[in-house]
This record gives sequence, C-alpha cells and structure tokens, in this order.
Amino acid sequence: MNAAEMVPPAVEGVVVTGRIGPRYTEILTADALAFVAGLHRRFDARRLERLAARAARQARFDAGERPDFLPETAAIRAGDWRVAPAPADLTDRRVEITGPVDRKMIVNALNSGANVFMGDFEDATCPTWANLIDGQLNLKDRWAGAIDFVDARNGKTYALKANPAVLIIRPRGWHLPESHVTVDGATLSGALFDFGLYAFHCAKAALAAGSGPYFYLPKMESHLEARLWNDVFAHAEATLGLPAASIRCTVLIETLPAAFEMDEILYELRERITGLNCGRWDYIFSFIKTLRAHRDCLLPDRAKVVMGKAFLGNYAELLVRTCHRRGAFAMGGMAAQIPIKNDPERNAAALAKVKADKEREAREGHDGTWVAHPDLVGVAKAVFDDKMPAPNQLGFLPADRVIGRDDLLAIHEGSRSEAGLRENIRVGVQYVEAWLGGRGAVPIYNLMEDAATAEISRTQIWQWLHFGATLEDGRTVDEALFRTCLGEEMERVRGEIGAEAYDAGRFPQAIALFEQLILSDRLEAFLTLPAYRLVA
Ligand SMILES: CC(=O)SCCNC(=O)CCNC(=O)[C@H](O)C(C)(C)COP(=O)(O)OP(=O)(O)OC[C@H]1O[C@@H](n2cnc3c(N)ncnc32)[C@H](O)[C@@H]1OP(=O)(O)O
Ligand SMILES: O=CC(=O)O
Ligand SMILES: [Mg+2]
Repeated sequence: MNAAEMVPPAVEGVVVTGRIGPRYTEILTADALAFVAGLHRRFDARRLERLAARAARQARFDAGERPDFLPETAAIRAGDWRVAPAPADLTDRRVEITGPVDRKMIVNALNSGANVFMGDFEDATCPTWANLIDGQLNLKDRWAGAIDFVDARNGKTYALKANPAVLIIRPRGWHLPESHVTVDGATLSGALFDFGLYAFHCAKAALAAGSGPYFYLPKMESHLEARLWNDVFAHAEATLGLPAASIRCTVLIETLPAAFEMDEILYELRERITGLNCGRWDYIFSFIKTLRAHRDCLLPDRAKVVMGKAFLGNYAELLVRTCHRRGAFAMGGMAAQIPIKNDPERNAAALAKVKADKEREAREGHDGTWVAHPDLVGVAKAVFDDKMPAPNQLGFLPADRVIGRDDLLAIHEGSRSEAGLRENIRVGVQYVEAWLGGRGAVPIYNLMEDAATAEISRTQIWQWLHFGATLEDGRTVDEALFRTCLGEEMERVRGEIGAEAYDAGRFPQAIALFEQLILSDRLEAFLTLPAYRLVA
C-alpha cells in the first residue's frame, strides 16, 4: 500500500479517525463517505429524537405503566391492507444461516445450502473498526465475484459454489455510535454507517445479479423508528439511482415495546418489508429491561425461559398471525445449541433440541427459521421440508385467539437457583471478555452466545440483585452473594480454559465491566455501549 492509500479522501465535514488498513480506501471512497455524511445530515436528528423517545417511554414504565397497544394507531391494526409481495429470491426462506461478516464465515455460510445468509454487523459482530471495514470489503468482494481465498493459516481453499444463499445484511441498531467517523463534529450512527456503506458499494451489483439490497433491521422499539428506516431507504434509492422500493427488509421483533406495534411496523415499511422475525434472545433481554421496575416480572433461571410458553409463546403466535394477515413472512429464530465435537452422544442430544425447536416453529406457522452453524442447515431443512411442502405457509392463520396485553406480559414459571446465577456470571463474563477481544459470537459451554444472549445473563443478575430475589434454597441474591459467586466462578473458568489462556485474555477488564453493570443502581441500556468505549 503506498502512502496516498493510507489516507482517507478529504470530504467536507467528514473526519475519519480509524486506522486505514490494506484496501480500506476501496470502501472509504470520497463518494461513499459523502453519501454516508448525507444520511447523517438528513436523518441523525430524527434518530436522536427516537432514542430520546425510547428513554421517555422507559421512564413511564419505570414509574409503573405497562406496555400496551397504542390507541392512536388502532385504525392501522383494524385496517385491511397488505405488504408488497416479496422478491422472487425471497419467497422460500425456510432456512436462514446467520454469522459475522468475516471472510471465511461468509463463504461457508453462502455455500451452506441455506436459502439465506444473514451477514451480521450486529449481535454476532464486535464492531471494531477492522471488523467493520474488513466486513464491508468482504461483502463488496462477494458481489464482485472475488471472495474466494486461501486461508494463510492452514492452506485451506475457500471458493463460492453455484447457487449461493441469498444475502441479507444486518446493520447495527439505532443506539450504537460509530466512533471512528464524525460528520460536522458529531459522531456518526453505527446503523447509518453499516447500511450506507453496504448500500453504496453493493446495492447495484446485488440488483444486477438478480437479487437486491436486502436488510434485517434489529432492536427497533416503535413504528416511528421503522418510519425512519423507510425514509432512509427511500432517500438512498433516490440518491444512488436505485429503482424505487428496491431496498427490501425484514424486521426483528425483538423488543417488548415493538411486539405491541407489529402491524404498525409492517405498515410503515409496507412497500419494502418482506417479513418479521422472532428475535427471541433480545426479546427476553428487552422484557427484563423494559419491566425492570416491576417486581412481579422477576424471571426464573434463564434455562426456564423457553419458547412455546408464557410471553414467548404468545408473542410468536401473535407474530405469525399478524404477518400472515398482511402477506408477510413470519420467520422463526435461533436455537442456542451448536454441534458438539468429539462427543457423539451429547452432539445427538444438541441436534435433537434444535430439531424440536424447528418442529415447534413449523407447527406454529413460521415460514422459515434461523440456524447458527452450517451443520444445522440440514436439520432445519429436513423439518421444514417435511412440514412445509410449499415454499412458505403465508396462507396459514393460527386459531383466532385474541392475544392481549396480559398474554404478552405472561411470566414464565419456575424457580431461581444459585446454579442459574453462577451460570449467568460465567457466561456473561466470558462473553464480555471475548467481545473486548473483538469476537461477537462465541461458543460457550456448547451454546452459541452473542450480544443478545449475553444481555440476558447480565440483566437477569441485575434484576435478581435489584429485587433481592429469593433462590430455591431460600437464600437472597445480594451484593455479597454476587461477589462471592463472581470470585469463585472466575476461578472455575480459569481452571476450565487453562491459566495460560486466562492470563493472556482480558479477564480483569471484563470482570470490572460486568461487576460495574451488575452493581449499578441504574440498568445500563446496552452492555455494548460501555464495552464499545473499551474497544473503539
Ligand atoms: C441472537 C442472535 O442474534 S442469533 C444471530 C447472531 N449470531 C450468530 O450469527 C452466531 C453464528 N454462529 C457462529 O458465529 C459460530 O457458529 C459459533 C461462533 C457459535 C461457533 O463457531 P466455531 O467455534 O468456529 O464453530 P466450528 O468450529 O464448529 O466451525 C466449523 C466450521 O463451520 C464454520 N461456521 C461455524 N458457524 C458458521 C456460521 N454461522 N456461518 C458460516 N460458517 C460457520 C466455521 O467457520 C468452521 O469453518 P472451517 O471448517 O472452514 O474452518
Ligand atoms: O437477533 C436475534 C435475537 O434473538 O436477538
Ligand atoms: Mg437480536
């Protein structure tokens, strides 16, 4: 790389502070930065307004109010309208694999036999500058037909096969900043950065290849946030010279407030949306967070908060009915189990759990599902092939049971155990440690852990401690118990992963952050916000 290539181009008002690595200026071109700056200038004030609205609504929940359907949008819920039909390559989405946007993952996922690959800048990615820009380069290379490579570490060749999975990109949520770029002195939004660069570099190539610029939209809390995305998409289409409504999206319903606005979210995005997805892990996290001031909403052990029951079962049923009534896909979510190497018996048990989860989803009327690993594609596909002979089950409407506010707030039954507390500590700290090291998706105790699952561990301990929850052995969760367990569990982790790996990691920093998040009087909105300050 020559000296000129090490410097991002000058664009008025734009300052890039991230290190410029090899090929980064292929992504950070003057025109791309100007486009992203234009998104910021036009939309960032509205984004900040929406974040302030989240905080204001949360203050009302903290004062005792409970989430409910909005009276002012009753006509939209009652009205007779449908979303635009899905593009041809998204009419059969029975298996979607997800994963971070590193080069190997992308090739493996596109070749996995899944219908769709969701390339993730969100839950599965720690947004270090290098992860983001390398990810954008990999995606650009995918559409340029230049993603094949040889892994220098082991000489293994990675090459895209025929009929790869359809690519959908998940940008970060509205709340995360991109601290390496400022526009007119203000920090850029992570969502606009991820979306803007992918749309700028890849939208036309994706359309030319017979697909399109497709997005999964995470962590929204209201239909007004969906309206903002819709306006961003319309502006991007006009500015980049794309056909109107050629940007298509799927929205994750993974916050409790959004579950009360599913119709409204579909309506706001009706020209572009193809479906909603049950993002179960963030949904559990959001349930705890939204109802953090409500003592009667204490949850049992994380392992007992399962799909098909209580608030999770009711929300999935409402999502299927809402989607199918509007001609939108109702996508299932991710089972946490991943293949277990070198232990056929435990591996078979893990795969059986994934299969049971997919059977439940197919039975409930979902049009497809998510898997975390290529070896799970066949498991999920076999279930949906068996139970869903047509490309989707848009024609299926669940029994006409009214699902009201109390159903969406129904608490899972079960006890709270010290083992559950200790497991949350071990998983939470190990995840934060991995994240600080730049990894957003990690296998921990043979389960897939990412930002959403780790948030459950974090907020659950905070909730139990905050309310002085009683464990099944009669003990109360308090600071002393938490500290004792934290110390002992970190010793256990040290033993499990070995002193050398432990000492080479960032455990002191991870423990300090985790402890601070748990012991804080105020529940931090996202653990990735303070954690980002440690990696940025
Ligand atoms: C709550 C939510 O938001 S869910 C969505 C976000 N989360 C995710 O996307 C998690 C996706 N899954 C993963 O990242 C990974 O499967 C992990 C981290 C859980 C486990 O990864 P690993 O430890 O590397 O798994 P493992 O060693 O079994 O991998 C075997 C091979 O499969 C590949 N692989 C594993 N998962 C994936 C994936 N999701 N996509 C593509 N390839 C994958 C590995 O790269 C490896 O390839 P190789 O043989 O060419 O070296
Ligand atoms: O993004 C998915 C989730 O479950 O969270
Ligand atoms: Mg999520």
